Amino acid sequence: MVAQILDGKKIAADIKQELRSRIETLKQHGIEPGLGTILVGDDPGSRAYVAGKHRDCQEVGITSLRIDLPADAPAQAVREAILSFNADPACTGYIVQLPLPAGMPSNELIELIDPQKDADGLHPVNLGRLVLRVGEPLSTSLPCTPAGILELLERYGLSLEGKRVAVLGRGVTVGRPAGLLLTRREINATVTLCHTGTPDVPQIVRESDVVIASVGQPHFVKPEWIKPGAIVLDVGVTRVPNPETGRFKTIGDVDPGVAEVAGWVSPNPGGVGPMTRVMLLRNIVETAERQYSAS
Ligand SMILES: Nc1nc2c(c(=O)[nH]1)N[C@@H](CN(C=O)c1ccc(C(=O)N[C@@H](CCC(=O)O)C(=O)O)cc1)CN2
Repeated sequence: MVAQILDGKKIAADIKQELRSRIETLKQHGIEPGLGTILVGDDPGSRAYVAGKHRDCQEVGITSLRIDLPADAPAQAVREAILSFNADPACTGYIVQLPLPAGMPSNELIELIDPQKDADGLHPVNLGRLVLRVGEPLSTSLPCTPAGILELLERYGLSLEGKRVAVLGRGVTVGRPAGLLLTRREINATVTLCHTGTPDVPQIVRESDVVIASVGQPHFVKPEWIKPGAIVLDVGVTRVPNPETGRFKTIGDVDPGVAEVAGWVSPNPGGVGPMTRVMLLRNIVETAERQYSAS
């Protein structure tokens, strides 16, 4: 079997096209959606992701605002950046790029974000609603990567109803919120959230219809772990220098041999990454639409 491709790049382009008309409608009503980003430090991956977010905004007609701080900035400078976006009406939603440099009080800083402007859905109020409103509609931003995975599967007509899902990795942007989102009543998956303390991950993967790999270890998921026909989403990224080009190349969490066994795979790059980016745009449009309907 050779797996079919979940083409995140193509689906993200379709969604961008749909968002353009919603953005146009907002502008006709005098609402300018605006994304803010706060980047602390020089991590090349984070810099590239933030640059991509601003390019995406430009492509679809969203204003973007950016605060970049040096790696040695004190936590107080980050607090002030957050408070300035909370107060700025031009910023309808924003993100603090993660991870923050070691030693930063990340959780305390995320809690300072105005929950209504939390474009990542990571503020405790928004994560709390995801926990509490398991069977009710949600009108808050959803974390971009898990939301992107769901959207990608939906657009390929793949339902998670009754499916066993192994989520590998308990990070705050992917693994933990993926468990919350996929077990919502409207999705109805059964999720096993695996982490460094989980015994026999290969066996859990063998029993799973869907695998979401977000561990950040190159080619961690092996072909012999995969149930034939399973859906495999490769989220993790390791950046390694490419001596031939002098640039970085990215290696995903999923061994290329998995495509010989799985039914569907998301490439990396070109799968979940572009979906993460486009879900941020959707969150910004939706926060602006909510602000418009409340006005
Ligand atoms: N505040 C947040 N920080 C981080 C998040 C997040 O959702 N919110 N997620 C990740 C990084 N991330 C977005 O910020 C992200 C990761 C990957 C991509 C992407 O498009 N990747 C490309 C490949 C790019 C490359 O080659 O380097 C792809 O998969 O095709 C976009 C965004 C951690 N931090």
